[in-house]
Amino acid sequence: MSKSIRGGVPICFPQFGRTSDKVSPQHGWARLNPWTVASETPTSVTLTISSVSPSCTSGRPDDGHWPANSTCPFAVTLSLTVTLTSTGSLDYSLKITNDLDTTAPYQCLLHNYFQFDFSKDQIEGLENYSCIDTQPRGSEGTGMSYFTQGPDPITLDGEVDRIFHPPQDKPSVLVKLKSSSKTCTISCSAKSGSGSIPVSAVVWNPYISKAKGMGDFDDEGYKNMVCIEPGIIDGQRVLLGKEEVVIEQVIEIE
Ligand SMILES: O=P(O)(O)OC[C@H]1O[C@H](O)[C@H](O)[C@@H](O)[C@@H]1O
Repeated sequence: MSKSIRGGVPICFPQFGRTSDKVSPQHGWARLNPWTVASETPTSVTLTISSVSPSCTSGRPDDGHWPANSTCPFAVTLSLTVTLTSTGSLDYSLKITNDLDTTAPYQCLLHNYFQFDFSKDQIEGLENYSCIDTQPRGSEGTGMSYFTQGPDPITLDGEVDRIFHPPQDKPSVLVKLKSSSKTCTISCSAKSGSGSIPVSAVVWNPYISKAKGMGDFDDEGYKNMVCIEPGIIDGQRVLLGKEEVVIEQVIEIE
C-alpha cells in the first residue's frame, strides 16, 4: 500500500481513524492514492480523485482491505482546489460528490501539519467545544476523558490527541496558533445544499514515545509541530444520492 506523507494537508476520507470493522485503512484511502491534476494557474491547483478510478487501489478491495471479490461500495469524487490569494492566505476548497443515486457513509478531515513550538506556543479558539481527550492523564489516568474546553488557551505538555466537537451555535471552526512573533489562523466551514455542516477539530502531537515509534517522523520532531485537523467527524454522516458537500478552509499568517 502507498503511504501518506507526514506533513502538509493529507485528506482523511471516507473516515477519520479506523472503521469499527477495522477493514479500511486508518484515515481512509484518499491520502494513500495518487490524485490527478485537473487544472492549474500560477496561483492555484485543482486535484481530483475518484473512489472508482483504476489508479485508486490502495486501501481498496484489490489491496486486501475489503472482502475478496467485492466491488467498491460507493462512487465518490473528491476535488480539491488550493489557492494562494493576493493577501497571502492559502484557501482550500474540497468538494465531495456522491456520483451515485444511493447513499454513501462518510467522514472527512483535513489533517493539517503546522510548525509549532511545543514548549511555548498556544492554541486558541476551541473554548466551549466538547472535548474527548483520548490520552490518559495523571498517575491514575486510564482511558478517555470528556469535558468542555475552558477559556484558557491550550498548551502542550505531553502526548495530545483530542477531538473537539462544536457547541450548537458554532458550525464553523476558527483556531489560532499563537507564538511570540506571529499568529496562524485556521478557519474551516462545511456545507451541502441543505445548509451548513458542523465542523469539529482534532489537536494532535505525538510527544516522545510515539514520535520514536514512527519510522517516518524525527524523534525530536514533536517539539516543532502540531496537527490542527478540522473536519466532519461528529458521528457517521451519510452523503445522499448525488449530494455535494463542500469544505472550505483558509490558513493565514498575521
Ligand atoms: O499516523 P497517522 O495515521 O497519520 O495518524 C496520526 C494521528 O492522526 C490523528 O491526529 C489521530 O487523532 C491520531 O490518533 C493519530 O495518531
